[in-house]
Amino acid sequence: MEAGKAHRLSGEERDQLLPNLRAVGWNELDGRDAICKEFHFKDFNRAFGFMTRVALQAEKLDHHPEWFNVYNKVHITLSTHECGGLSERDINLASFIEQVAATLS
Ligand SMILES: C[C@H](O)[C@H](O)[C@H]1CNC2=NC(N)=NC(=O)C2=N1
Repeated sequence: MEAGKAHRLSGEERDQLLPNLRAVGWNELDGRDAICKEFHFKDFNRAFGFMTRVALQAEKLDHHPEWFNVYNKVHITLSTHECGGLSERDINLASFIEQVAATLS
């Protein structure tokens, strides 16, 4: 995890960082400063393998996803409780999640 406290992304930082994530299917929530995406896998094994890899990295970063799994689908929401909204930690975790998904879907 980066040193120091998380800060909510500024407008400028959002303009710079969010388009890449939007392009691969992440969306901003209505009424809450957070991003979300639903991942689809071939079966439960792959979905749970994905979750395991993300969970280990989340623990390492001390930054955890809110997520919901049914069979082969995993719905993920990312936000930073510490600052009450989106921070760079969410962008970094989303990028990691994309890398893992690319190897499993
Ligand atoms: C005490 C602990 O470091 C904090 O509660 C961490 C844990 N995981 C976290 N995860 C997320 N998504 N946001 C946080 O602010 C956060 N804070």
